Amino acid sequence: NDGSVTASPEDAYDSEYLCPVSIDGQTLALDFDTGSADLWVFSTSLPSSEQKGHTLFDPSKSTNWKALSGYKWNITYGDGSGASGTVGTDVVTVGGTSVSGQAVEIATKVSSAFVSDTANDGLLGLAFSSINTVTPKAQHTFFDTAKSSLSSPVFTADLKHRQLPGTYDFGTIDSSKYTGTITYIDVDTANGFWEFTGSGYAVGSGSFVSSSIDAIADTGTTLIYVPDAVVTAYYKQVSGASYDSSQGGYTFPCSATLPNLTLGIGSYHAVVPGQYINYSPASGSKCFGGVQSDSGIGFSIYGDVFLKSQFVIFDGSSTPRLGFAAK
Ligand SMILES: CCCC[C@H](NC(=O)[C@H](Cc1ccccc1)NC(=O)N1CCOCC1)C(=O)N[C@@H](CC1CCCCC1)C(O)(O)C(F)(F)C(=O)NC
Repeated sequence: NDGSVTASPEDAYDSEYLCPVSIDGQTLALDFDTGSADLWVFSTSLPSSEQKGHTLFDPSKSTNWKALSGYKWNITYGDGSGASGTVGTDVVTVGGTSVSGQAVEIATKVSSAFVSDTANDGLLGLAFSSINTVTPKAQHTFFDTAKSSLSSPVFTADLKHRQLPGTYDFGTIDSSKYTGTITYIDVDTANGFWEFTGSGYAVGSGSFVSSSIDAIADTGTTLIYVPDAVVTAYYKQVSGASYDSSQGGYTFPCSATLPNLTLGIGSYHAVVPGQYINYSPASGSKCFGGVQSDSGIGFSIYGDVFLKSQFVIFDGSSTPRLGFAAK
């Protein structure tokens, strides 16, 4: 029951990656998110003003739909967006991986950011089921439901830079997708995230600075959010870079040459190419950085700007771990 699905960038800046998911034959474009554990979809139960532009799941058209009466969900994300609604189960298919009895959370309310993000029809959470928000009983993620039917209890992310489709694979590690060896690191699941301790950083050709960085591998976050020491060291090497409070982060002249950022994973040095760190135009001739401060978050987030430079294995075996390889 292994599967593979394309992950297509939603816009020119790879702000998020969307994947086709079929729920009893109804196909929606969902954001696969290793930072949360709810599978929720835009639905016909939303007010019509909030439905516009989205593909909607209609449970009344599904023969395998089973409502879970009295079950509810309500989620708020780090960027302040959120959604809530009711719950049922159905057959969910991702590439070749099909599961029955998967909890599907129907949105009856979504925040304005979701309404305006018309390419996004919902999220497929791939964090640990311990942080699923359904009450009175938390539900399993798609990966947890599928795990026992996969050749091995893993999924991999091979996201691409700028306008190229990548893939998520379930059940197999495709050795044609990476070079060299895979470095594995243990994961702490206490907070429900794919959380690990990074071993340090280097900017450009500078020397490697050993430091423990508590970070999560998060496909649902666009940028890299790291401690101020890293951010300061990085932008010190970018002429004209400065923190712009009106933009809410570091910006620099779009013509600037950006150094690579190396992030340590155990003994492995993961290199993020400098050009990946020019996220998007900000205002005038300034561009917005793909590396920003993690202050206020509580941990660092190695989001898409980092993940798309690597081949990443999310190993859900009894001792969960993360694997990284160059590609
Ligand atoms: C700084 C703290 C993290 C912020 C992070 N959001 C993001 O990274 C959003 C994602 C997005 C892209 C396109 C359109 C709309 C939203 N991007 C974002 O804030 N920016 C602003 C900075 O420039 C880059 C784009 C987040 O909340 N990620 C969620 C999942 C997203 C929620 C909003 C919709 C898209 C998915 C998460 O699940 O990964 C989480 F772990 F952060 C979380 O909140 N878990 C509970």
